[in-house]
Amino acid sequence: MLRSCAARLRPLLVAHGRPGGARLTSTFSFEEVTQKDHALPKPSWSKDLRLLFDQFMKKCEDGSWERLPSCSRHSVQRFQNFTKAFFSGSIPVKEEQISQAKFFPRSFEDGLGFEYAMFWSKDEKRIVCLFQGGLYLQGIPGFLHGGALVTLIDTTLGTHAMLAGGAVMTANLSINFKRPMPLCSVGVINTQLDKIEGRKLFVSCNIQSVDEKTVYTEGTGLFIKLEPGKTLV
Ligand SMILES: CCCCCCCC/C=C\CCCCCCCC(=O)SCCNC(=O)CCNC(=O)[C@H](O)C(C)(C)COP(=O)(O)OP(=O)(O)OC[C@H]1O[C@@H](n2cnc3c(N)ncnc32)[C@H](O)[C@@H]1OP(=O)(O)O
Repeated sequence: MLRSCAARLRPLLVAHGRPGGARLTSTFSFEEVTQKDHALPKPSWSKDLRLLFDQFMKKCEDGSWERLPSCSRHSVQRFQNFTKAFFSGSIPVKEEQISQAKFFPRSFEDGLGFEYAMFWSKDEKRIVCLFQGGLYLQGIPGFLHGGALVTLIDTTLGTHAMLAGGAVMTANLSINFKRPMPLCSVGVINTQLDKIEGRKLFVSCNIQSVDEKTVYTEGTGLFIKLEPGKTLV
């Protein structure tokens, strides 16, 4: 049976011995929620994306790399724990609505939005995200919308920051769009953690073409570790 997304993500967070990871699991107490893992090959994936995916799955065989599962929904339990830990007031969305809420990058029909799979290198402490932008992410005719690229960068850098520091939120993103990225093309995002200063995690990345000849976009992000008990609103 497919192991739940949270159950597969949990070892990652705790395995790195990061207090944040432990705090994240203790704060969020990942409940066993069996959901579809979207970071697996689908009919809508191009040959390039599948080839890259297979290459990285091979790298996972000796345990030096790990594929990160990716689901579309948070469980009600995680919603309750997250809001209880970090929000003092009530927030507009109600618990009964949470089961309909979707993680934005996973809210499109297969192949029409963000198709991506992330891999984490334990040794190099970095994420590689393989990405294919679907037809519903169009900006100028035939090319990806800049906001779609920012979403993917925020999610990829945020995942890296979360693996390094537990529950985080984005405080700042800075993006340079170097070349337009064609719709339905495949890009590879490489992240790095530049530094940690107290609760501040500084991460950066770029999005390159598969042949590494084109750098489409470069981005940096500042993520702040959330402090249980220090409410956000
Ligand atoms: C997330 C985990 C949940 C668990 C689920 C796990 C499974 C999930 C699966 C996959 C994860 C994928 C990951 C997705 C990632 C997406 C994340 C987003 O899109 S988040 C939405 C957009 N961001 C906001 O809405 C934040 C709004 N801002 C705030 O709430 C606050 O400003 C916050 C929390 C960021 C900081 O507030 P303060 O009060 O806690 O901290 P202060 O004291 O203000 O700042 C701390 C330090 O940071 C600096 N700082 C803060 N903001 C700065 C900025 N914009 N630029 C520069 N410095 C800044 C300050 O100057 C201070 O620095 P000095 O310690 O004094 O040196």
